[in-house]
Amino acid sequence: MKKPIFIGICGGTGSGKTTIVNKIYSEVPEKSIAIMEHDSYYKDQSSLTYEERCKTNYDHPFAFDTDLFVEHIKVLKEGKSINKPIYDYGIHNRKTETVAVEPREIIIVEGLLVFYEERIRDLLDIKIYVDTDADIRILRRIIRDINERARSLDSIINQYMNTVRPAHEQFIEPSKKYADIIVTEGGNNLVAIDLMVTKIRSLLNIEQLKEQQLD
Ligand SMILES: Nc1ncnc2c1ncn2[C@@H]1O[C@H](COP(=O)(O)OP(=O)(O)O)[C@@H](O)[C@H]1O
Ligand SMILES: Nc1ccn([C@@H]2O[C@H](COP(=O)(O)O)[C@@H](O)[C@H]2O)c(=O)n1
Repeated sequence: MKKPIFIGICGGTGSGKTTIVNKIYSEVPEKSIAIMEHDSYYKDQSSLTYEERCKTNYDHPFAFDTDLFVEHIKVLKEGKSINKPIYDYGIHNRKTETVAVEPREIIIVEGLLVFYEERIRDLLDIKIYVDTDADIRILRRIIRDINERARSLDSIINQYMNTVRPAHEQFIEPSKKYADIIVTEGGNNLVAIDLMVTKIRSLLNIEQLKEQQLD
């Protein structure tokens, strides 16, 4: 297999990154694509109590084990598999299990800080920033975090004001300048998703043609 092509998808919380990645994933052959979420690499916090883990700033670069994330991306680039941690937002910690990720022709690298972190950014071939207004993002986050991450409205508002919003302004928004493409609105931007899927399919065909020529 040729060296994979790495596509970075970055944007603030609730911008629609995960939704876009899921839609792309469902439109291309399963065996051609792998997903690497930076969120899966939140630091292991097993030495802290649940109460202590609730106080972590999950939007700061320090919260992530970026060393391991970069190491795993490089392993995939070399055509080898990795064991990706599984993150549980409900307990603010990694699970003990991991999931095997095989090397694929296309690897999507998704997360809040994947453009802020130079070490990650430098590994990306295509960089897409999902740009959604802050009012829409917080509304989406409230609904998602209540329904899917077992959070209360009070805790979402406190976290947003104390850590999420400041980190967005300090780290995420300024990293937009590194994007090759800016996609508005997130998961319902069907034109943008269609363009991304078309590009990925064309990259896959090109890679297959190259391999046939080598055979
Ligand atoms: N264009 C959209 N319109 C309405 N809701 C959306 C849209 N894109 C995403 N969502 C919803 O908003 C929430 C946050 O989206 P998600 O993809 O998880 O964002 P992110 O991964 O950037 O935090 C999810 O519940 C998702 O279903
Ligand atoms: N234990 C945790 C870990 C992370 N978060 C929040 O998740 C956000 C990142 O995920 P998105 O899908 O929204 O990009 C980030 O803003 C963290 O605040 C959390 O609440 N708890």
